[in-house]
Amino acid sequence: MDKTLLIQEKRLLRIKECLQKRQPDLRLYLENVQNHHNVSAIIRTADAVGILHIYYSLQKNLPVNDAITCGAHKWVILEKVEDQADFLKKMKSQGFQIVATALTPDAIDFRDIDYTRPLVIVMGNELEGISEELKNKADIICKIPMHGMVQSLNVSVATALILYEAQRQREQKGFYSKKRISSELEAELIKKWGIYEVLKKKSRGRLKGSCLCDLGKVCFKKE
Ligand SMILES: C[S@@+](CC[C@H](N)C(=O)[O-])C[C@H]1O[C@@H](n2cnc3c(N)ncnc32)[C@H](O)[C@@H]1O
Repeated sequence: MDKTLLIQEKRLLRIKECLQKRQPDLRLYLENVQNHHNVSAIIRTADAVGILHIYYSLQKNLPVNDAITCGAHKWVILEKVEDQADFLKKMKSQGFQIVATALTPDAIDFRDIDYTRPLVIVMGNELEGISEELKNKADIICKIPMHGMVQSLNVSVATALILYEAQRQREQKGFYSKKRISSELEAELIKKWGIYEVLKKKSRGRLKGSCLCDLGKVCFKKE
């Protein structure tokens, strides 16, 4: 049975505005980041900075805590990496540079990177950090300078510092002022994200009012 999906105009505009600012060529890869607080805080920061693609290598489902993401996980594309070597090769062939974050002696200061290039930023496991495989295959290794007694930062804090430096540089170059995702992806995400909204509002009985937009047709299975 075909049904027309109706969405509040205000929410549809909000989704469109958000998509206008998404940065499809700045991506995040969580290499075995495990802790649900960390994963969730990272996703929330990534959404704030305009990241669209987040990859992860955990073999179980990504541990997402809704109370920490505040729903941000619904507005990004989360993708499991099954084969890391393959993934790195694919990203490189698409023109991305791989930036590993690690406190190795040869690592450069994270503020010296040009974040306006297509990049995949890799964050490592809470205990073991980035794997040797990734360090060897990375185009750049960067570190956040540490001057205290403790060796490293919490992974979600490190992610936030790096992503906000990327955001600063991209803003300076006007990357947030014009749409950077393809029209096809934009249309696909408007529909997908719009459906979340419709379902959420319907389940709370709040989908009424005069400013409703047509999101298109959806096909429901017969009971
Ligand atoms: C708690 S740290 C892991 C520490 C681990 N003992 C190591 O040797 O890397 C978890 C992740 O946060 C990021 N990180 C934390 N502090 C960092 C720093 N100062 N510079 C760059 N990355 C950092 C890296 O991605 C790291 O893999």
